[in-house]
Amino acid sequence: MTKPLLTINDMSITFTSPDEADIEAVRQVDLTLTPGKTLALVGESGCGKSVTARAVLRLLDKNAKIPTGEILFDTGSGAVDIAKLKSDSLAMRALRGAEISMIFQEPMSSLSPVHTIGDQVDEIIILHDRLNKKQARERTVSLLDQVGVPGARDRANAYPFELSGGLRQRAMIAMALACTPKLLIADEPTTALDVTTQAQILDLLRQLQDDFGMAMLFITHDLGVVAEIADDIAVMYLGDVVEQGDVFDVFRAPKHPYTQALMNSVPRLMRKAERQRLTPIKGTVPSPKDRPVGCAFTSRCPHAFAPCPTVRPERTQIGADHVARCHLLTHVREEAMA
Ligand SMILES: Nc1ncnc2c1ncn2[C@@H]1O[C@H](COP(=O)(O)OP(=O)(O)OP(=O)(O)O)[C@@H](O)[C@H]1O
Repeated sequence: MTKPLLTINDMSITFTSPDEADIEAVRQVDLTLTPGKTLALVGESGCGKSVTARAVLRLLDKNAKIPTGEILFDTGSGAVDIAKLKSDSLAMRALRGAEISMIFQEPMSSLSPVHTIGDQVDEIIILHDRLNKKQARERTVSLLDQVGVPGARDRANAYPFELSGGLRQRAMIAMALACTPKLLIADEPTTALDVTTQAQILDLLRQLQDDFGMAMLFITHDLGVVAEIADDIAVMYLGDVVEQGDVFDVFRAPKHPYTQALMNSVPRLMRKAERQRLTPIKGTVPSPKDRPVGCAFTSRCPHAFAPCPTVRPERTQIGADHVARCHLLTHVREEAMA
């Protein structure tokens, strides 16, 4: 079995506020990512996807704490527990950018508007590889070319505002890959793009993953994108990972009512002839302040029964590479055993 690159064990994330009780935005999450593979984090808005990803880079807001758990990252010469590193420590800064980088939905949040894209990529290469400006520019041009920026040598002199959304996204990907990270975190990188550009960027990421062998933690609320890009999926609801496993296994036989509801709320081309009816998930995600002690999905679950609001379901193994937290799984098992 391949050694994991990233292992998150029992990680919780809380936010403090001066006049309210702490908010537990992420609750005892376990995730594993192996080199060369893509793990998609999915779920509705506010379920904790971005906060989980930002914890890996220690880019959480100042009022955030990681009170329990570990985030083990394999540096090649041993594992480092990122949860124990200070955000501005030398060790964390060495990991950020060099071993782990991130791309965002909105490239302007990581590209400087007052520097050309070439200068911005050069700067990372110079810092990381100690090349001179001329050598760095050669690498920048080849990187921009590799991520599909046409006329890369000339375009390197462009400012971000002079590029289309798709080209800005490609420039940001070039920046993120400038020091060949082992882990790329992608936070909804295609959500703001039209479908054709979205498909091109997904293709590009897959191809770069083959070329560079990096692992990807891919955040999206789009199950179509998951099917395109991911090997594994973790479904989050209100800070809990309710189901996770191999994408094929989870898509073929989703076990958690939330995963089932997510899948029933997206159109499928195959069902068109049957005049499919989409079933939106009733209600909205409650605030983490109102999360029940038991299963997070209780208030919206069509199958909720006695233990759900008060007892947190255990992680139940369904297949070799498929787990879910739902009382229905253990309930059925107990009945079957009786
Ligand atoms: N600085 C903060 N202070 C208090 N609560 C916060 C803070 N940052 C995030 N949260 C809360 O943490 C929870 C998880 O947010 P997060 O951004 O991770 O959700 P998400 O699943 O990525 O949603 P989206 O798809 O909309 O980006 C939300 O309830 C959010 O309000």
